[in-house]
Amino acid sequence: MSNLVFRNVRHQYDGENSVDIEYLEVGAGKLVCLLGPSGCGKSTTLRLAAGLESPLAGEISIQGEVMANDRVFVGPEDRRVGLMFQDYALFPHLTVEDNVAFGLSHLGVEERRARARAMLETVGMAPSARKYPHMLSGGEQQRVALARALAPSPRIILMDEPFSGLDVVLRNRVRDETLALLKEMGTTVLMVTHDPEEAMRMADEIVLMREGRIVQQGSAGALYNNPVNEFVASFLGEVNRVPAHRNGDVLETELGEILVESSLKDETITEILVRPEAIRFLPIVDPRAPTGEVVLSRNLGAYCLIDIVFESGFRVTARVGSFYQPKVGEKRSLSLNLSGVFIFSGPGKAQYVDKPISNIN
Ligand SMILES: Nc1ncnc2c1ncn2[C@@H]1O[C@H](COP(=O)(O)OP(=O)(O)OP(=O)(O)O)[C@@H](O)[C@H]1O
Repeated sequence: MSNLVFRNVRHQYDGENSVDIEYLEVGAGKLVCLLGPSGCGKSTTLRLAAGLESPLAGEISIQGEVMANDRVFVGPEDRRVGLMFQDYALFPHLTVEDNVAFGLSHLGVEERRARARAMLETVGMAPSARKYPHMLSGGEQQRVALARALAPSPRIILMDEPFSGLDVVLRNRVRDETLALLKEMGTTVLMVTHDPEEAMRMADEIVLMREGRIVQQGSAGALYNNPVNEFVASFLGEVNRVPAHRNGDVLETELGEILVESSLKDETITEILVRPEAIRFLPIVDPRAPTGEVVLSRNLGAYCLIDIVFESGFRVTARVGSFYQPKVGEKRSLSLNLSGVFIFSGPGKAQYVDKPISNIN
């Protein structure tokens, strides 16, 4: 069952489209991340779902009930959605327990207290029920904010960059704990982030936006390994841009010749995109394979980033396991793992055509 659905939703600020979404669906119990560069319309989409903005056109529904269209508008307080926004700080003058009980005014005093206690228990903050927010760490405050959002049993939780105020170490831990809790409770979540790694870590599905529109929607693997265009490929992870020259069915590049599907024949291709981890080092220097010199070698613990320069001066970055680290000055021959090679063609290279079908070297 779908918890949240947008159909042909359009929204404008000052006569400019800020959101223009044909179809967006958040399935029950799913965590969907809205991802994209600054100003692409992520927060506005979330605010539309919350009822903090109203659409110019289209329809928004939650669990099959219309929340907004050209005739209906249900206000935020009646949508039964939980909000957890970056600036949605806890009330400083209320205790932790009273913060969590705040949204439960429909319940009697005892019931409110019991529900707030139960939620604090769930997020592991019951021992701090009598404390005030300033007495808690950032991570603890975040857990209380989560308890507050979950307490009224919302139909969906809407989160806007909920972890951005936390330092890196804390962020990873709080993020993992939050994810485990949301999954355990089967909560439906729509979350905004500008950080692809965060989206990939957390989301069942990622919705990548640009200029108010959805560019691609799918699992982290689908977006990373099968991007529909160059924007998606480079937003989700690093890519090397490698110039290519078309010669019949063969693309000639510094990283070797790649045989492409003959359906690509009429397309103009001037470059290919190569993920750093798609570049492999051969065990020996092979004069038949593309060979360059290692000019930079950085060990980042889990992996190494290696820069290789070819005779022509062309430079690429490879990412390899850190167990074996090539040294600066070494000559190395390379091959490509074609799953990490993308070819786009057409106007502005916007059209994803196909993966290359073989690597001649
Ligand atoms: N209150 C506002 N008044 C006028 N224009 C606005 C307002 N809020 C957002 N916009 C514009 O709407 C577009 C979408 O903004 P939105 O905040 O939804 O993007 P975002 O992807 O969440 O960006 P960020 O990651 O920077 O928060 C942008 O062009 C922005 O300038």
